[in-house]
Formats: sequence, C-alpha cells, structure tokens
Amino acid sequence: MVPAARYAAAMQVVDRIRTGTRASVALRDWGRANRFAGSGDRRAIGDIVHDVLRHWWSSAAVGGGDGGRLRVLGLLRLTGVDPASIFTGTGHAPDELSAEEAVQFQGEIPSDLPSLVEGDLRQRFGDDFPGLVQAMRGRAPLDLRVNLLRSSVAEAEAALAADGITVEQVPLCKTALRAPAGDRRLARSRAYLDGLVELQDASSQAAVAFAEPRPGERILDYCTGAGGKALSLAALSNGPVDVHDIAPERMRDLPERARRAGAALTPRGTSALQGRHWDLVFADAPCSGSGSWRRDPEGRIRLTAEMLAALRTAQAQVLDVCAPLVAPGGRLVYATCSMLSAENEDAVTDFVNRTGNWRVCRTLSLSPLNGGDGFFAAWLERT
Ligand SMILES: C[S@@+](CC[C@H](N)C(=O)[O-])C[C@H]1O[C@@H](n2cnc3c(N)ncnc32)[C@H](O)[C@@H]1O
Repeated sequence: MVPAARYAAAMQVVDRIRTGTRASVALRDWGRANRFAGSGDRRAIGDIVHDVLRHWWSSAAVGGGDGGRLRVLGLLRLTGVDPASIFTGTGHAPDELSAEEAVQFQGEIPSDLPSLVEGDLRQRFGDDFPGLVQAMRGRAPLDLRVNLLRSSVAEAEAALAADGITVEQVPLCKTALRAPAGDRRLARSRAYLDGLVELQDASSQAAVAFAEPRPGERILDYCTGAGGKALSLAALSNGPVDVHDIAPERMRDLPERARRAGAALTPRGTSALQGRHWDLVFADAPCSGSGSWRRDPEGRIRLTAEMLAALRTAQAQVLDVCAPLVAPGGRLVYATCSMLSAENEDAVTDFVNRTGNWRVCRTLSLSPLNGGDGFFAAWLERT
C-alpha cells in the first residue's frame, strides 16, 4: 500500500473507534476485511491510528471535525506533513480536500488530556503543564530491564550489541536500558530469549527500586497481574517473592516468564494470605493508567467519572486488605501508573486518615517529563 492509502485505511478505523469500538478490534477487523494488506501495512496503519488517539482532541480541532478523515487531516497538520501529499484523490488515497477543509484552523489547540483530569494535571504541573501535554502526545520509549539474576548491565549491553541492538542507559534506574523504538529484533535476540533482559518501562523499574526489596526479606506482590513488578522484585532482592492477584488467570504466563528469568515466584490464593505477614507488601493497584497513556493512548478517550470512582474504591480496598499483611516493622508500598492526585496522594492520605496508625514516609512521583511513563509510589509504615 502507498502511504496515502494507509492514511485512508486509518480513517476508516478511527471512524469505528469514535463510535465505541476498541482500537484493537477495529484494527483487527480492518485487517481481516483487507487481506491484501501485509504486516508492514497493518503496522503502519496501527501507528497512524495510535497517533490520532494521542492527538484525539487536537486533531479534531485542527482538522475541523471529529470523523476519521478530518482527524487524520488534523494529525497531518499537527505533525508537519503536507496534507496535499496524502489527500490526492488518486488510487486508494483520500479524496482531495474541499475548499472548506482546506481552511487552516485558527484558535487554541486543546491539550489531548480528558477534561475530567486536565484541571488536576494543570494544577499539579504548573509551568511544566505545556511540556507534559507535548510529551503525552509522543510515542512511548522501548525500555528494557536488565535481569540481575542472570546478568550485569554490562553483560546485557554486550549481548544486545552482539545482536546488533544498541541501547543507552536510562538515568531513572540503574537497571534500565533504552532500545531504539520499534526495534523488532529484540524479541529474537539472545539477551531476551535467555532472560538477561525483560521489557519494562524505566519508571516501573524505578517504582520497584523505590520499595528497596532486600535479600532475605519476605516479599508479597499483592497485585501481580502479568508479573513485571514481581520479576523485578525477585531480581532486586535476589530472593523468592510471593505473588497474588484477585484475578489469578492474569498470572497464567508467569511460570514461564519466571523460569526464563530464573526467579522464584510462589502463587498465593487470597485465602492463603490470611494470618501471614510479609516485610514488604507491594501493591501495584489497578488505576486509570494515565501515566502510560502514550503507550495505551485509547485509555485517555475511554476514561469516565464512573470508572475513576470505581478505581478509587478498588484502590482503597487494596490498601485496606494489604495493611494487616505487613509484618511488624515492615512496609506497604502502594504504586500506580497514574499521575492523578485522586489515585495517588489522595488515596494514601485517605488511607492514613482512615486507619489512624499508618504514615507516609516518602513518595515517588514520575511523569514522562522524567523520561519514562508516569508513575507514583508511596512508602507506608505503621506509626
Ligand atoms: C496495575 S495491574 C498490575 C500490573 C502488574 N503488577 C505488572 O507489573 O504487570 C493491577 C492488578 O491488580 C489486580 N487487582 C485489582 N483489584 C484487586 C484486588 N482488590 N486485590 C488484588 N488484586 C487486584 C488486577 O487484576 C490487576 O492484575
């Protein structure tokens, strides 16, 4: 497919997303209905669609409407691509621009953050808010975590270099390496297949390092999910980690991941937690994911006030259930990949006020302005 035809396809997909279809479903359906398109075409169309999602409101404003065609027009203008080179009307390219569509947008460009959270972020970031908005429109970097159970940072760098993958260290965390975005050799590289490196954003790594998992400690990852943090906890503590999730099926790939990483992870059902204690309980709570909206840009257009309220309830539950699991003298580290006060500082302040015998010792607050995803962590101890 020529580039203009890919943009035309992206317009169709965006039209479906706009009416509520998940982006992954709309892209999959488009691929099934257009079998002539190769994997390179499908990837390129997906990239355009995700760029539109990252510019959801600004592309509509600058393009002059909220349909797929005008959002793609807006995206081209915002990213400095001449629309006339795409809207040619030839072959499978989009039709030429009408006189009305050719009129340039004059006015203030919206932030591409949902109005539900924009005020909070504007207040939090102050003078840095415009920089945050710009950063959130970009694509997320491709970060790796060196698995200290299998390799040193230098050895991992050398193994990646042997497969032609050049990485750079990320200042956010000593185990974090950044690979060129979209480097598809990674999944076949020896460093990855042998468990020397894992895919993990540098801020996630920094949140685990913030919890200071130490050798010999009893550690529970209470919201394990796919297990990225659990593997990281095991590597930093050089010891076993107990893993739990309210939806255990989310941990189904973990035994294989743990085997590859050389990590000792022990699944614990909810009933098996009663009456037991851990020196470190790590609670990577369900959240809006606002810190990773570059990676999952659809999240920003789907978030509703009801979802946020439900997440706040779940976060409070997670904190309340985790508190009694912490051994005397131990710590509870609450983490989210969110940048919203409601899910972060407010959630831990409410917990401290509710329980009366916990305090916040310190917090970590990261955003894309620090170079990785947005992330929050709070170190909580009993008073
Ligand atoms: C942010 S994700 C965890 C991501 C994971 N730690 C990782 O590093 O890939 C949150 C997880 O919390 C789980 N969860 C939600 N509510 C929970 C609860 N009340 N108790 C325990 N886990 C819960 C979800 O099933 C989900 O897997």
